[in-house]
Amino acid sequence: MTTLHFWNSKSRAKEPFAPIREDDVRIYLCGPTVYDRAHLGNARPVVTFDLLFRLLRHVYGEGAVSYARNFTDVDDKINARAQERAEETGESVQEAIGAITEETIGWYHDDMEALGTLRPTHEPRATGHVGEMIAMIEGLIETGHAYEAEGHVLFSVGSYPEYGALSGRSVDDMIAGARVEVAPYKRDPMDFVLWKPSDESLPGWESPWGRGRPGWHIECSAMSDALFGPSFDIHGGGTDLTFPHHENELAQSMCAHPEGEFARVWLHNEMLQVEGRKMSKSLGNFFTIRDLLDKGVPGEVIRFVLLSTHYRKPMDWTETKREEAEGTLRDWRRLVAGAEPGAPDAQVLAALGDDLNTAGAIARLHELARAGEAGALLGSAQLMGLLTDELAGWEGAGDAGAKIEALLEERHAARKAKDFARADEIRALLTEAGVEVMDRPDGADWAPGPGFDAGKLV
Ligand SMILES: Nc1ncnc2c1ncn2[C@@H]1O[C@H](COP(=O)(O)OP(=O)(O)OP(=O)(O)O)[C@@H](O)[C@H]1O
Ligand SMILES: [Zn+2]
Repeated sequence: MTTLHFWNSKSRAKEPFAPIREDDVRIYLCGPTVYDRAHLGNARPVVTFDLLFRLLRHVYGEGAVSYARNFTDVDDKINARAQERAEETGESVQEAIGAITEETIGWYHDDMEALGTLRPTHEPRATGHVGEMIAMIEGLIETGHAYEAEGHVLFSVGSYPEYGALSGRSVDDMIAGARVEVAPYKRDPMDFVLWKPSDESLPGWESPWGRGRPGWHIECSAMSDALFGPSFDIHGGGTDLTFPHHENELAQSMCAHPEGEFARVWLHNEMLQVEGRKMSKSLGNFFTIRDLLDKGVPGEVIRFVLLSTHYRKPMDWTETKREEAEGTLRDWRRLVAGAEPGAPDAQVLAALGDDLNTAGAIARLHELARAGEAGALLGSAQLMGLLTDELAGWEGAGDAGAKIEALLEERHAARKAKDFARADEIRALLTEAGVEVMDRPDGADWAPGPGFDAGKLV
């Protein structure tokens, strides 16, 4: 069996991986807050976890791995967006929330599928688990880890001495480094909200503390508990979530279930950057996955670029990386055409098992390609979600474009030379292949029409 090692951000060491149960390996990734298109940075944890999911399925068996990735569909950012939309459309805020979250979840699925990621086993929505959140909060109050104040319920950070261990910060650092919200109802500025009151215009659920809604952190604690119980194998997200989100999840879950371990391994991906800063919605320095796809960058190329850098290193997106990835994938797809996927190569597996060393795995794929080992290349690349049938089809498009351009030039030259028979022949060939030709005085433009079939151009 392939041995696996992962860098555990909790112990700050690379550790051998041994699941709690080999027949039920459980991994949880914090998913998106659904009010906007996902940007390229948001794709990084998804692609990283998709690779982890595929690797674990390969090692432990397809049915032995459960992957949960939530949708945060109750959040103040969603409410703010819905209030704007409701003013424009005349819908109620509730209706606007429903429309925004449904639409965004649909976009998210489409975009992540375009990157060749598998659907997780579970995609819990926060609004589907509010009962469990309320129950967990009630338990925390009973055991003295939380308190009610002015319709809010707060987690008492002082009640959990290990607080800060995950992110490796002292409480003083945390107060200095984070935007800790000071509020009159907090006993300690570090205490964070588990539950907050909702007025009639906002989404709310009846609770022992009045009508209200959950804070963000309790959502993941309650959802992972509902699906996986108090101990599971791997918890992931970007490094930007380590503090406070994951620190808070850990504190709540450990206090609610002192008998459990919550997540044994914490896996954090580094940031996709733009000019040295995290790409983020709040900073406004982002482009969406959809922007890239619409510009004609194939999903497989985006996936390849993301996998080319190890997940624990910062990276940026560059045009050079895109070009190189496209060239490589084009060459590889040509090489593997008609080949049957072989067993994944041992060195590729060893690299992936070494804390998801994707850069090393890709270097080995290049060696296999140079050696002409089509079956091993195909089987190994497919383990990484590359060269799959689902992501195929784009690589002919560039070739077809060049071919069409060449035919149109030949037709232009034939017309100038008054060889109308050849010009008509070319025109007929293009029509047969579903290419729409728009003549211009100095040549012609073209576009793929309905029934376009590049295969008919030969
Ligand atoms: N630039 C980035 N690089 C890698 N991962 C990122 C990046 N930005 C966000 N993520 C990850 O994407 C997931 C969803 O994050 P989130 O919805 O908070 O996005 P965001 O752009 O950071 O939003 P905001 O700026 O509004 O907080 C999280 O796992 C987060 O760690
Ligand atoms: Zn979370």
